[in-house]
Amino acid sequence: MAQEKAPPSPSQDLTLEWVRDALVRQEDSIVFALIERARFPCNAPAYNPSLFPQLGGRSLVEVFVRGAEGLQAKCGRYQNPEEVPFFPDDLPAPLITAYNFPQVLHPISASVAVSDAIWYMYFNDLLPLITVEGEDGNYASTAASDLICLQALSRRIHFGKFVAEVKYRDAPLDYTTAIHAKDRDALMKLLTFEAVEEMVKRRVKKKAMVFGQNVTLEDKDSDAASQYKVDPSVVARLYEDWVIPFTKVVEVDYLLRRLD
Ligand SMILES: C=C(O[C@@H]1C=C(C(=O)O)C=C[C@H]1O)C(=O)O
Repeated sequence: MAQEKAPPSPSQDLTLEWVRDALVRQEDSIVFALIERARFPCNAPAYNPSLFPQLGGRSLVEVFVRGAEGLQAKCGRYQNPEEVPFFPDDLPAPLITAYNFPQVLHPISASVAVSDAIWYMYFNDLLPLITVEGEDGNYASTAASDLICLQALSRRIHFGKFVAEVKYRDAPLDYTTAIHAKDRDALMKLLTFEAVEEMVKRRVKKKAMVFGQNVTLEDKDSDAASQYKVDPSVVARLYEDWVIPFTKVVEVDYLLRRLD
């Protein structure tokens, strides 16, 4: 039986191709996560920090994400440099010995994060575009779906650190000049591949069409089958307006400190 082969380890094989393959694979996770979240209506009470006084001024979703991150930190999630928590302060120490993850990034990578911008964008810009108004009381399931979306988006965007590292290694002289000059615009220009970005946007739109179609046993396309679970143009916009720009900010922030 054909199976996906195990991904190469980045320490042996940190190439632009490896990084791009990883980003393509992560698109699947993001599209599936959005489809799952879109099953529920907006469920605004889960996001209101003053609705449940027993939560001490935090929204239900914030309590959920903080609690989940605490548990996952104990189980070692954040020992992997690909994982960045939304609430890094006060996370408990891992209960297990660290797996020997390849350390391919510069140590300053730990200080590069755009989690606040992802959090804000997800709740204020994206959710209204993928959910219908209203509530059905499934606040915990909704928060669990939000967590999966947020983690998938965060992993993809912070993968910009690996993108930046590989691009730096491919052309250290060009990058070194711009880094010493602290020239954000020059770095942005060096790392941008517009043709790749166009392909990414077209591919995620297509994935939203393929993964999010209603599957029926009828031969002919019914109306139901032509409706998508998440609007493919919203997924393309998510990448165009937020995912790709945030990834590039991570790349620039990482590069600016790459020679510290
Ligand atoms: C990720 C890359 O770097 C940049 C960011 C991209 C993205 O976030 O998808 C795409 C192309 C580049 O402009 C890449 O070159 O593959």
